[in-house]
Amino acid sequence: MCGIVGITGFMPVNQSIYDALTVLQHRGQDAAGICTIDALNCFRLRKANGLVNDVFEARHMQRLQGNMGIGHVRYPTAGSSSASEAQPFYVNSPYGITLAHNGNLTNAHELRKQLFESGRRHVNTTSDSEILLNIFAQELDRCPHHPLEADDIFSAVAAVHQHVRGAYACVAMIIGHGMVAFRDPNGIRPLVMGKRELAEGRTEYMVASESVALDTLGFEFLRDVAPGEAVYITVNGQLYTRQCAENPRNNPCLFEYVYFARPDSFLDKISVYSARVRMGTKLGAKIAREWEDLDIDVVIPIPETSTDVALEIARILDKPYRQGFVKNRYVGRTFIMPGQQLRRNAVRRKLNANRAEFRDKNVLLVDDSIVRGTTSEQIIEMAREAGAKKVYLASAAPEIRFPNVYGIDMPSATELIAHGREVEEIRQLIKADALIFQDLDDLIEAVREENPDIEQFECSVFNGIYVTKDVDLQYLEYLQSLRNDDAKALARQNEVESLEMHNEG
Ligand SMILES: O=P(O)(O)OC[C@H]1O[C@H](OP(=O)(O)OP(=O)(O)O)[C@H](O)[C@@H]1O
Ligand SMILES: NC(=O)CC[C@H](N)C(=O)O
Ligand SMILES: [Mg+2]
Repeated sequence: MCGIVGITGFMPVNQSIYDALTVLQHRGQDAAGICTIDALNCFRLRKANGLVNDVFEARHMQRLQGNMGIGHVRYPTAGSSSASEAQPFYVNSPYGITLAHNGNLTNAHELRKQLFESGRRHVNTTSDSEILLNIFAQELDRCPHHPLEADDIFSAVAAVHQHVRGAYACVAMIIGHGMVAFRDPNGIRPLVMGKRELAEGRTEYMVASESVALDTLGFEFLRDVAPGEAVYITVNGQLYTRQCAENPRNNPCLFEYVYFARPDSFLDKISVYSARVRMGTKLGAKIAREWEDLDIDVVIPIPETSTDVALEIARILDKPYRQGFVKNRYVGRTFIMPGQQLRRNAVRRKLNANRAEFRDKNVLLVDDSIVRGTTSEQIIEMAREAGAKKVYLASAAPEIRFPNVYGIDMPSATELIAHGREVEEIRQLIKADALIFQDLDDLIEAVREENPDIEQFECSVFNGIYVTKDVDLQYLEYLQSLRNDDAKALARQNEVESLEMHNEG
């Protein structure tokens, strides 16, 4: 999913960006990077594979000097997982630009060809984000005068919107100018902005994937960056904003609310936590209505994301809520790990059963979603081993049947347990005594309640409708061949031989 952050300030930003990345870590665990602009107008960059904590040592932090910077945590959804594809990316012309991107482009292949043939630009990695950066650079390069005005920068973003398809929430820096952030015309991936007032009327600005990063750093939440909008903050701290898309539409990704975002974030005016509680209200009502014969003794969440949903289901059903599983705090999110073997092994390292909560009981386990079924299959087995009589499972999201092409690594329909299967078949596969999924309309209503202006969510994984309208069967087949688990494993084996052109430091 990736997390991005950018800060323009009047004090060194290295520590603030590091801190912001640590609270966005749940969005990407594979790589991290920070780029700042120092007093000599040079970029200072550190990026590598690993968690934020591992990537930045004291010596790197000392080198990341300057009052303006951007950062990224990566969950690869395009290209390879090589360190050379960690972000931010850099191009030296015009002026010198760095960019960090959350999302996924659906026409990266055509753009790469066009960049090479018409723009005479070579992109040395397989990353779609580096392509996006080069498109932006190419458009800025068309401006005939120096220095660039805010109008020129907004025209370049408008042109990016014309050429690029897919999902992109981005933050970039241009040497000698300032910081630019923009969001795709469908607003698929989130982006928020905030400010911090200093003495003498000076204002520092921050953009981030989630509002929780603003809270942590003491920035006041200003608003969401609108779909298609660009924000430009000059090196002197002057803020400009403009709508750069011709037909912007607000189609945020529904799965952000189900799983990706932190509950304490507000995205597109919706509290993620409250949305999850409402998911519990709807799902609890469905269980009470349609499964009245289920003899449930206790409701147990599958930590961590489903806890808010499960607590509300327990309240609606008037059953005890118990922490039947203990989560190892040192194991991260399993779904965003690369490779099925890694994900499988991680579930048992991450969760262990509290036997007292299972012995001789009929338990209703609650998860936020069932994607590949890796978690549910093993958790149900663990519940039985711990002595449960009957094990029921409820999912706050409906069946996930279609690939995602916008920044969630579900490229291959055949890897999804619900693809081409009815609920009964899925139940048998994961060996549950009953399996209940949320209805899509209920999920949409639960999330939309706080912002009825959202007409349509990006919910292709549930209904196969892709809001960018450029995704057909041929594209999905191409994506599957490129990014299925086996193809990625093979690519990882060959990665050691790839030339890494980044600042390893
Ligand atoms: O069906 P699967 O392919 O297993 O994917 C779904 C599971 O993965 C996620 O948990 P994860 O461990 O990533 O994170 P969490 O601790 O935030 O719940 C999600 O919350 C589900 O539990
Ligand atoms: N999940 C994301 O936002 C990933 C960004 C970009 N597509 C990459 O793979 O690096
Ligand atoms: Mg989970």
